[in-house]
Amino acid sequence: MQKKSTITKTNTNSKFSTIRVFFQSSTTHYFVGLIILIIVVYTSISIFSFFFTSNTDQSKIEGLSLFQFKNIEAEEIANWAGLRGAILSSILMNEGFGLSTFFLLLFTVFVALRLMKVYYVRLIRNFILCSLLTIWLSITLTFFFGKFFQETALYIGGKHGFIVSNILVYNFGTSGTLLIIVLLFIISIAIVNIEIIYFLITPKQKNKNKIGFSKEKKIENASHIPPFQTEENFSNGIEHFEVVKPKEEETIISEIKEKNRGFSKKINKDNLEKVREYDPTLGLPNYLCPPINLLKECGISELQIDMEEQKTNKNKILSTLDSFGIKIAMIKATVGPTVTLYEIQPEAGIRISKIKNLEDDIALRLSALGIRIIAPIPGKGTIGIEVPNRESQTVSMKSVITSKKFQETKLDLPIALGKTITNETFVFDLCKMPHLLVAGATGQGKSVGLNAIITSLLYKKHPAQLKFVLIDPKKVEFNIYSEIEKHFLAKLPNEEDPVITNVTKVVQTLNSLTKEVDERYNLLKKANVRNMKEYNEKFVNRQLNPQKKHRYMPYFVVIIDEFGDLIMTAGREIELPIARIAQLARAVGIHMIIATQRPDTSIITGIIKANFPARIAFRVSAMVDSRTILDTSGANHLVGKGDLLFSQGNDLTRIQCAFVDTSEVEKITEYISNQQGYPNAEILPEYTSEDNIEKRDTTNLSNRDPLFNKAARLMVTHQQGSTSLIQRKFEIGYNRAGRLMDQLEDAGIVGSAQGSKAREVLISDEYHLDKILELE
Ligand SMILES: Nc1ncnc2c1ncn2[C@@H]1O[C@H](COP(=O)(O)OP(=O)(O)OP(=O)(O)O)[C@@H](O)[C@H]1O
Repeated sequence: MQKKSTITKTNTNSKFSTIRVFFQSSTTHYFVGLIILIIVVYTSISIFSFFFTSNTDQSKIEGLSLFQFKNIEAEEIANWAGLRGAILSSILMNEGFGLSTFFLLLFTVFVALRLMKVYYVRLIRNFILCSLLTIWLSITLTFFFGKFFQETALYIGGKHGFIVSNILVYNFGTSGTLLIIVLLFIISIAIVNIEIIYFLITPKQKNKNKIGFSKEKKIENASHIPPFQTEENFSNGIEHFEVVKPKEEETIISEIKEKNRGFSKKINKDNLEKVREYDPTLGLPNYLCPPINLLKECGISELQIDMEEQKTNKNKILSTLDSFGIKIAMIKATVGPTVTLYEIQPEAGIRISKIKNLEDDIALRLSALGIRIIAPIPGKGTIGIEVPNRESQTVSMKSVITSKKFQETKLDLPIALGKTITNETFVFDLCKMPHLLVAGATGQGKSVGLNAIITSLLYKKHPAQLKFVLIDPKKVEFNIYSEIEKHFLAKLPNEEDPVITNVTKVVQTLNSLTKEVDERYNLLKKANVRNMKEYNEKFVNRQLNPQKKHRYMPYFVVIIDEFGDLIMTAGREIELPIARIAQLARAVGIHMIIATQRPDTSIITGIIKANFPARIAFRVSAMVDSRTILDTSGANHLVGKGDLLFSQGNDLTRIQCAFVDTSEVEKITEYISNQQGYPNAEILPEYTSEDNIEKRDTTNLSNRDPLFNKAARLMVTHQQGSTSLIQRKFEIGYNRAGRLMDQLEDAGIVGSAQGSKAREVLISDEYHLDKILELE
């Protein structure tokens, strides 16, 4: 019963939302505007013809209303717009406002143009203006010219003009009526331009103000902030203000339901050829990726725009800039889920840095946190001012997962992080990053962000193609994923818990991953390929023999939450393997995501920064933290709740992170864990700390070659890990140079031997080398 009522309720809701969407749609607006415009043209024709035909028609249509029908022969009516046109024009002209009806028609044209989005007109202001002018002209025409039309069927100012003019003349006499007419005229003009009224009242004072203002403008240091009261209506002469509502993105829920959920290739006659290929998903042939209905719809699905808010913000921005002597040629707003981007084009000769310095002043005027100025917007030639919306809208994980962009992506490790300022789904390839640093103050959306990343991958990958290594010193964040151990997680041999929480285990796991990196490189070398993708292709085409230890390589995504805590407790034991994996693992399909809520330089060190070019910054409290994460300010201006900056190289994109809550993640992991899994989690190569102890002995500081520091510097400056280079430079034998090279490898300065090729140098510059040498 309850179910039935819920269904009825949902149906009613969906009906209402369909009706609402219909009325809000711009196509509906366009057609309504077009219909209004056609009616106006028809009415104008009828009124125009009324001047010539009213004498003939008047007697025949006398007393008829617009919808009353009487048998009148069409030929008897002279009006060019027919019988209805004759009645309509008679009502508007004689019964209404006479010739001044054209002002009302003008207003109707404004409404039509605005609906059709052909021209933006301020409706309230123009309504008042047109109404006043209609009344004024109707009285004026009757007052001055009424007597000339007494013998005709035409009331030049309509019945309104006739009555009001007579009342005014009766009460105030001819001179009094004349003065009232002049007053009404001034009021109407004042509405068009308020400055005229200032001019009429205090012309001298106005001029003085003008001089004062231009003097002020000459002062370079424009610390003066002009009065605040008119800025909400400030237009700076810019009449056209475009507010772009980003297009709703296409979603393809129904198609997802139908196809693409299973991974195994269906065999039919056409792809018999492909049967020869090895299908890595055959280990779990019936695995289905989680259905879309496990995710919730949250917030309003269609982006809502508060036009009043947009206009007020625009006027405040213009007024602030104007008060600093910055004139704007164009302003346009693009509304996103959390922030609106106001794009401005300053007039020629204005220095960009001047606008950039006004960030705080604009924030003060708009009384808003999170204002960011992008000067200039790359590739656009405009300046962007991002202003947070009064009400931000949550971006649901469902909306990004169902987006066409994500569903049809061909990326290797696609991640739908959220929506950009133009409401587009932001999808990136973790493979290309190839590692990611996530930082932000506590409570700003980091954990939700990591869950969104994992969810995206779970919706795209088969367990055979992807394994996560989850490291969570806080012990609570990733616990939820333990259930999918036998599908998607990798762990150390003989380990109980698939999510690593203990610092010693973290060190072991990271070292084991470096072993995995080495093993994978050896396999690549044996297969004569350069990267994992080529290797897997060869393997799938059965060009590599599993008996020679070749195997299909899944991607590894290593996610470390609270990386800061680990660095504080284990220091370089953690930093070095991370740096090593980060430098070498790209080609072998191992990608790292490290997250920290402590964005300071002792945690995000030079080594980490050098190896993690892609970064996500959630809100931080200080500019210095933003600089630590992104090398630029900006993250200190975010609004929190998943508002983030994504940086890759020089590109900085503001994104509202998709929201996925714990209950949704639980449903997804439950759905996956209820399916058949592998007998075990993926096992990482064994790593014993004895290996480590042995190594430590060889790297014992006292045993180090006296040339160690010099050799390290040589490797870093040349960025070439070559033994012969050491031999040549220091004029030493091959054995000593080889020993030096081993010591450099143990210290994490160069990578492992790669046959006859030079080793990779893991430290990017001397600054970082000095730091490492100091620590030792
Ligand atoms: N993308 C988002 N959309 C809407 N609200 C969000 C989003 N991300 C986070 N929030 C809100 O912010 C709260 C805190 O988020 P989250 O737990 O991810 O923060 P955190 O940075 O991981 O904090 P901590 O470092 O303490 O774990 C969430 O409970 C949620 O209410």
